[in-house]
Amino acid sequence: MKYVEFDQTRPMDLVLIGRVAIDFNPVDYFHPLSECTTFKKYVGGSPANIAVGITRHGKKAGFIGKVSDDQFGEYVVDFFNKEGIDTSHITKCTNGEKLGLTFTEILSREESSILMYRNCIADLQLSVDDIDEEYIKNTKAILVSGTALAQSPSREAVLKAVMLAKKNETKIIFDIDYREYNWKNSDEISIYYSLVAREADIIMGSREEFDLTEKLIKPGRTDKESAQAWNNENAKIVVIKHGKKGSTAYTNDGNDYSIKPFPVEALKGFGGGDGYASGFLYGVFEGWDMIECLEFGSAEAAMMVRSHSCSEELPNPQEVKDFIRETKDKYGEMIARV
Ligand SMILES: Nc1ncnc2c1ncn2[C@@H]1O[C@H](COP(=O)(O)OP(=O)(O)OP(=O)(O)O)[C@@H](O)[C@H]1O
Ligand SMILES: O=C(O)C[C@@H](O)[C@H](O)C(=O)CO
Repeated sequence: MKYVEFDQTRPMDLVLIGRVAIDFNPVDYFHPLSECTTFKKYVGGSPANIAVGITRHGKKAGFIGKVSDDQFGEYVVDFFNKEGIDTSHITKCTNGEKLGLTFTEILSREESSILMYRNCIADLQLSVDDIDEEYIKNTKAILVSGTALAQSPSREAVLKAVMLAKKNETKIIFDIDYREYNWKNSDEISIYYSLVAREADIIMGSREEFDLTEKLIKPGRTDKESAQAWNNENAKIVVIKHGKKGSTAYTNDGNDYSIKPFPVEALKGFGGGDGYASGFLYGVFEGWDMIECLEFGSAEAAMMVRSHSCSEELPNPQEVKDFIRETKDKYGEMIARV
């Protein structure tokens, strides 16, 4: 069953727009950040991680973004190139802006946090001149990370991409991806999130992220009410995530499908969302039934919360299938399905 009809003649599957940054994850984890002395460097930033994930699933991805004109900028572009992600639309900042640095804190298996260095930030320098209509015309879908809407000029760049996607019948995936430290006030969040959500074919976010989106429209909606409202706009699929409690996909035929997290011994609390998006969207591109897409997303999310990185350990489809098989053999066939 196909929920989204992609134009199969287009060479690119997914173009992601937003931040690529660098994660420094503690090697001596289970200590407060102030006590950690050793960190491992990875490419990070939610849309960058999803670009890696989707490429490892054999899909052709490209990235529209801004990086710093320095060794770290080169590092992320080299990493993308090695992964097979098209970097032709990643440009360097010209005024000394720097890539975001993310120091993560893994206090325990249950408690993690993220400390971002994002002053004079490269990714939000993306401008309307970086958005090329031909590039958007040649991809089946774009994925907009909500963080890219936080400030100008990136905000206008994203809105231009969304307008051109509409014009060229390129599908729009909106990953709300709320990162508090980028925003000045909650009205702006609701204004810009809802603008993109209205146009999107697929919306993915947590309950909190939908609440932020709907603040100026109708606060206090239930999941079902939110899904119905966005399904009545353009969304074919609305995914609402509840962290460790699981997630539900609402399709525009009025059905809903729920999945529980796969049981794993988590190492950290972040990174699951990007694994989830990679696995879930792979299933959607393949035209799978919704419950299969959710199962793949949930499995990949579980694999990522037990991993040290949010990018380097993203699995390929066979590894996800093996993980699902092994987990079902251990816990029973219906382990994750509600
Ligand atoms: N402890 C866990 N064990 C197994 N799966 C988990 C666990 N925590 C989260 N997940 C999975 O990861 C998915 C995404 O988690 P969450 O809702 O926290 O997303 P997010 O905030 O987008 O994540 P991220 O930090 O990557 O941005 C969940 O829906 C669930 O399937
Ligand atoms: O960029 C972030 O918001 C956090 C990163 O540490 C991480 O790569 C991530 O994006 C998890 O979703």
